[in-house]
Amino acid sequence: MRTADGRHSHDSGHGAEPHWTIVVPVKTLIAAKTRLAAHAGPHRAALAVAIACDTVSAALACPDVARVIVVTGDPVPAEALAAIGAHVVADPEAGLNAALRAGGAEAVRLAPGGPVGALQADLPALRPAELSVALACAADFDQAFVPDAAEIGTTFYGVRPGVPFRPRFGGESRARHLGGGAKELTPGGIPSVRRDVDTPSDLEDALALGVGRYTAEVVTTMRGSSGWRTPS
Ligand SMILES: Nc1nc2c(ncn2[C@@H]2O[C@H](COP(=O)(O)OP(=O)(O)OP(=O)(O)O)[C@@H](O)[C@H]2O)c(=O)[nH]1
Ligand SMILES: C=C(OP(=O)(O)O)C(=O)O
Repeated sequence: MRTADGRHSHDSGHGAEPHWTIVVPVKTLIAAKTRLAAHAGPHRAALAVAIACDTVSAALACPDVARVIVVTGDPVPAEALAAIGAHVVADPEAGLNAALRAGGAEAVRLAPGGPVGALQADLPALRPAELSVALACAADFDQAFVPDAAEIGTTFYGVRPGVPFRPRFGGESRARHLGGGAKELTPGGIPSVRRDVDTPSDLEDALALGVGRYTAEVVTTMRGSSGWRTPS
């Protein structure tokens, strides 16, 4: 059970209170998921919101997560994500890492003694149990990250309580997180944590893993529209 601000109101079932605060950045829809524009056509914005909803919903269902803070400057995803239990804060509109740092500052205000993680909003196949595995691994290091499926970017970056939160997302962020001293986490069995969706072929891979209900619904609508193409 959760309280109105998205916190668990009882123990996680693992014998301890859930303790991670997860920060999820969500871009303004007009600029979101541009690499899916030709594929999604008029459904691009709905798809971006749906993918973020599945990501946040799975993170909130993870027993190790106490709360999810969404950072966005767009009222549409803000409303949809607040409705499923996220705590939404305003985007300072100074880029992705500035947005994440704003969320990280809110996390420290809400839970000063807890670990903080940044999770990309484009993980529609995310499984709560797989996120648990990544969080358990991350807890062993001051700073840690999970590379994306392509091993170029990053899907998760997290810090232990008291360690400065220094996300270095954007483009080839795997190398930047390594350069910043974060431990790379690649345990087996977490494909859903690594499966970010940027391109039509990423979306097919996520569908093969099994996406959440929000993305599934939009994809069904897309497939019913003319113009749907399965990527080669
Ligand atoms: N709040 C916030 N989130 C951002 C910003 N830039 C990127 N993001 C988020 O960061 C993640 C990675 O973003 P990108 O890959 O740059 O953008 P995208 O919308 O997923 O895809 P493309 O438009 O195809 O690049 C997604 O979760 C975005 O919503 C920003 O300036 N503010
Ligand atoms: C922002 C990133 O990735 P992408 O643009 O692939 O979503 C990243 O991996 O840091």
